[in-house]
Amino acid sequence: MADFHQGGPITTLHRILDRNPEELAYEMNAFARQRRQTLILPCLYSELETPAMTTIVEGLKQATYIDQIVVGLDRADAQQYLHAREFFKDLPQHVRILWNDGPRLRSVHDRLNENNLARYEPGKGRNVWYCLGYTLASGRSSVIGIHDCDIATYTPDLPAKLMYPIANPAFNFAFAKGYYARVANGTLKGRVCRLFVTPLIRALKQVVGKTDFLNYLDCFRYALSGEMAIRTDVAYGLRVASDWGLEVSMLSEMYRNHTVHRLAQVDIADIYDHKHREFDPAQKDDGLSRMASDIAKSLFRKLATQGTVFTPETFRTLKATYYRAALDLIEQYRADALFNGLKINRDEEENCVEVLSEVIISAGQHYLENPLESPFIPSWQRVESAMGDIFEQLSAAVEDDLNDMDIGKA
Ligand SMILES: O=C(O)[C@H](O)COP(=O)(O)O
Repeated sequence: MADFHQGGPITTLHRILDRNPEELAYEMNAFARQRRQTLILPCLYSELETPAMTTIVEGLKQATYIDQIVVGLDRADAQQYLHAREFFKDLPQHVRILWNDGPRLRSVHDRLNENNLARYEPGKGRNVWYCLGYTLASGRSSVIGIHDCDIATYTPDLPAKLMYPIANPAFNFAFAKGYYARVANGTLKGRVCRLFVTPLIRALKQVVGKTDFLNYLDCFRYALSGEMAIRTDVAYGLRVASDWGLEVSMLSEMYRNHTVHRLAQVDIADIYDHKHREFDPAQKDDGLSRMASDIAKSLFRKLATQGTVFTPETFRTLKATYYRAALDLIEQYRADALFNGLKINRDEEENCVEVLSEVIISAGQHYLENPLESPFIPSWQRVESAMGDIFEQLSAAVEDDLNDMDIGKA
């Protein structure tokens, strides 16, 4: 059972008691009368073929409080898009699939590109951004939930817990972030969050000072979770990062635009497991190192906008401070793991930290050479001001794909 400690300026919603899922769904249905809910599922076509996705769809069949499900489908050809339509067809909600690689949405993308509004690489960030755009265009809901599609430990009450803080009319939260413990194969996972993000934030506090922003970030129990809920009006003004800095950048954007009293984190699962990326120390530009590098750059850029001056010496000091902080944390994780009957491979953990400490130097150097680089896709508010009919275009592309009976016919 959880404690009820509030560790900082954002509100933490713990699961102090295990709630009856039916009672929770009943409450969510009542909230939906005032605050309708859309759930966004950003996915790759390949994820549709996994047991995790089948479990997610089965769980969502029970989530009748959700009005609309928006699936962002990446890396799908015509046959695969048709299969996706079949795959989701039994869901009771209003379901719309964004076939991001299809000709209609590609042509919307080209038009955005001509206006210099979407020059970004495909990936989860861009997928989520289009899904947010479609949700805004649909005008159907005031609450948006987003969760990953590789969750192997999905339970049907996960979306209810995730969206509760935004859906409940008694609350005034603008944004809520999901948290949990990532555990698999009898050990602690969540390697980038545990071994990179947490010690890096603590090291930054030592090197650049305990700023309010760093204190705020340090409050999040799982800063990298892909599970979050947001008010639709807040999503309209949100810039979304197109790289792996997506989750951390989202927290930075919330901090910039909203008072911390309107931000929450919520316990959404006992344990959480998902698809794991390989950690290959030789692959500096891929996998977990790439993820860590994008996150580090996003933090450096954010701190620079708050007045921090970075030099090569700052990054060298930061690397040393990070390394010490990470080793101390490994000791704490080890104690916690053993207490819970889990094992922990100290060699792997320290090896990971050694490689990630190099990432601080390379990401720092990259930042110094490209201080104005930005992975942010503009907010839909800005896009709409530049292209007044963008929401009509987006909706038409999605509806026409759905009604097109000739897709896939040669
Ligand atoms: O959240 C993280 O730290 C990364 O997504 C890696 O997660 P994993 O160690 O559970 O694969």
